[in-house]
Amino acid sequence: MKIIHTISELQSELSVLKTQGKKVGLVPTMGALHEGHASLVKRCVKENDVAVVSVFVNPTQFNDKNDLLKYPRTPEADYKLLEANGCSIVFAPSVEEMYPEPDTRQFNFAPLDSVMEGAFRPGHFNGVAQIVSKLFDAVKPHRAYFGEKDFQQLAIIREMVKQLQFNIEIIGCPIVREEDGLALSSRNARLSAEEREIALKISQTLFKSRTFAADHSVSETIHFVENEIAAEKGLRLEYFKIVDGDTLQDLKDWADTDYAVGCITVFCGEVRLIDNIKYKGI
Ligand SMILES: Nc1ncnc2c1ncn2[C@@H]1O[C@H](COP(=O)(O)OP(=O)(O)OP(=O)(O)O)[C@@H](O)[C@H]1O
Ligand SMILES: CC(C)(CO)[C@@H](O)C(=O)[O-]
Ligand code: BAL
Repeated sequence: MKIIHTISELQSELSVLKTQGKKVGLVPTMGALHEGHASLVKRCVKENDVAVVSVFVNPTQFNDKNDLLKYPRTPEADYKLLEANGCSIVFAPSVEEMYPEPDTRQFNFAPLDSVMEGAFRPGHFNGVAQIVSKLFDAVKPHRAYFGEKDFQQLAIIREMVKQLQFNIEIIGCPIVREEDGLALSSRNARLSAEEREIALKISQTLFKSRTFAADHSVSETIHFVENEIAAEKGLRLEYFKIVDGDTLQDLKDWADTDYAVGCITVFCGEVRLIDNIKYKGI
């Protein structure tokens, strides 16, 4: 496994492999890697000749300075996990390498980016699009892998690929959970033991809501989730929405779509956690 820090070195390495006809897959990450990331890497390794994993905490997608400062960074452990999972190239650039000058590009993904994470983290998806488009330009992969845990991000990346006409297949990968159900997240590392217990209520509520939804309306299901989360003192709900999985717009009636997804963001202490569940569709 090679660890590369500059775009020029990355491109000279990849151009040799591409002229040999090798298919290149990319997994963009912000490091502090866990089994959720590993599932993306494994799939990338299986489906491509060369698996590139980027590890870069992208400052332009953080609207909260504290969140950026406290974002976990574990490069040595990350490299071990990547090597063990068959990654060929780690791309770990500096901020200066990715942003030699400020990126002033403004994307418009409306209406996908005006709801949920887009509404609560202003500028977040613009920053994600800036870095992911730079990574796509640098690597020019045949395929790129993203987790469904960041459900809205996946929809926005697909839209970005259309708008910027990237010839890249975007592959969404299912959420990997702890045995007890908590969605794996780098931010889980910031939870105290007590908060970790409390955080479990998030996924448990989503699972229960799927049973509840079978014989209740969309709005009743939303209230069910809101009440369950409110009942847990250590949690503060930022939002819970049931949306059409393609348009991300609020769903009024289950019959209005074949693809219904519930997306939640909850603060557990100071740590902001996201999760989602599919009520209808694959
Ligand atoms: N539990 C998971 N299951 C599947 N994919 C995941 C999971 N957690 C993260 N990913 C995916 O890994 C990629 C990199 O995510 P990122 O590095 O932000 O990690 P993260 O755990 O989502 O961190 P955080 O949510 O704390 O920012 C994204 O495409 C993300 O959706
Ligand atoms: C896609 C990504 C690596 C861009 O920084 C980030 O948003 C993430 O980890 O999901
Ligand atoms: N996993 C999404 C990256 C972020 O929270 O900024």
